[in-house]
Amino acid sequence: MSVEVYYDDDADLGLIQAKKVAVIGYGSQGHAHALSLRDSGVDVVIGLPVGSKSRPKAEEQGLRVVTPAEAAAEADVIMVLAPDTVQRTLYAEAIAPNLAPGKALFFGHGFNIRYGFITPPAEVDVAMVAPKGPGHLVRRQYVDGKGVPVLVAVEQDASGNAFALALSYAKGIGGTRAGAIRTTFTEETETDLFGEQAVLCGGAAALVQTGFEVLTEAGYAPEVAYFECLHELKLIVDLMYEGGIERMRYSVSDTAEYGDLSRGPRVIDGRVKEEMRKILSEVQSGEFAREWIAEDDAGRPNFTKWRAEGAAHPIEETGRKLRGMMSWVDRPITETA
Ligand SMILES: NC(=O)C1=CN([C@@H]2O[C@H](COP(=O)(O)OP(=O)(O)OC[C@H]3O[C@@H](n4cnc5c(N)ncnc54)[C@H](OP(=O)(O)O)[C@@H]3O)[C@@H](O)[C@H]2O)C=CC1
Ligand SMILES: CC[C@](O)(C(C)=O)C(=O)O
Ligand SMILES: [Mg+2]
Ligand SMILES: [Mg+2]
Repeated sequence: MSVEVYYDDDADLGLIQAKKVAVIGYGSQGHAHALSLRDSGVDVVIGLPVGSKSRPKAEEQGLRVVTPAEAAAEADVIMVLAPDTVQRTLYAEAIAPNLAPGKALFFGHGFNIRYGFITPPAEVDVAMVAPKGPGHLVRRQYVDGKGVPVLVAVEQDASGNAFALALSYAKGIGGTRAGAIRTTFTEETETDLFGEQAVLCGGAAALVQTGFEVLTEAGYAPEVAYFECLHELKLIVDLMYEGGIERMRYSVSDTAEYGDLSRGPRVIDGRVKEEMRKILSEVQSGEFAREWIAEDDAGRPNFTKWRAEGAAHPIEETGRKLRGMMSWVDRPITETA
């Protein structure tokens, strides 16, 4: 099935420049969208609760900050970039009372619409501009004159112009420099959750930790295991990013390539693929979404425990020491003004 991909020439920046945009939340995605929209000539206001720790950052970077309700009231386009778990309450308390015909409600991820935690009124546009990358890199790429690809979707087109407006927003954050794919809230939500669980975050982190454990438990130096299983992974993935798996295989030795071809499928075998299918079905059925919302409502007991266990894994201490000797690697995450 072919998709439509849109680039800068397909998008009219003037559409979003003619609107006032409220960015609700100023975290990983919020700061990136807000600063890049501002740099693209868009009138932006930030919505954050009184006492939010993000307020000083946004203000220091020259942005006007009001409460989420005030931002929603004054804006034409309301982009919801608070955590997925708070969005339903935020929507009910601060956004819904301030929606009116002609306004547009935007999301950076389809979770709350896809699983029915938010149901906007029919008279507003509902669209999504979802970058396919971490917010800090969305901003870094924009500043460097590049861009992170985005998925754009329209759930409700009350104005008849929702897609063009969303594409214009995507241009404002650099997304159409790399390519904007038109999709649906369902496709974005399900592929995004699957990708982060099975491959990008869950799969990759577990692969790295397990490789490190196997080497160190066999008596090899943790520093050697760290370079082998984590540090070099970035360099290998860089080659895949630049030219596909094919280019990575071109650059590595024939010995590595033979090991890759003959042993890789033993690591990621039929059982792993079956588990990935199960993970996908939990995403599709809404089981994962219900579990995550219940976990958050209960105060995140498992999340907190697992996060602490991950932070205490020996690979982290080894990595901190080694990265300390490579100033170009240990680049702090900053909200690039
Ligand atoms: N992280 C990423 O790169 C990506 C995220 N997304 C999506 O973007 C959205 C935002 O995620 P992310 O950027 O990771 O979020 P973060 O956790 O990085 O930031 C959340 C922001 O929302 C603020 N906030 C918390 N509660 C409220 C509230 N009640 N009202 C208004 N603001 C609030 C936080 O303030 P405080 O500092 O006070 O906590 C913080 O500024 C999600 O839908 C996510 O799925 C999509 C693509 C990638
Ligand atoms: C891969 C994780 C992500 O989906 C992202 C950065 O795209 C997220 O939700 O943060
Ligand atoms: Mg994602
Ligand atoms: Mg995600």
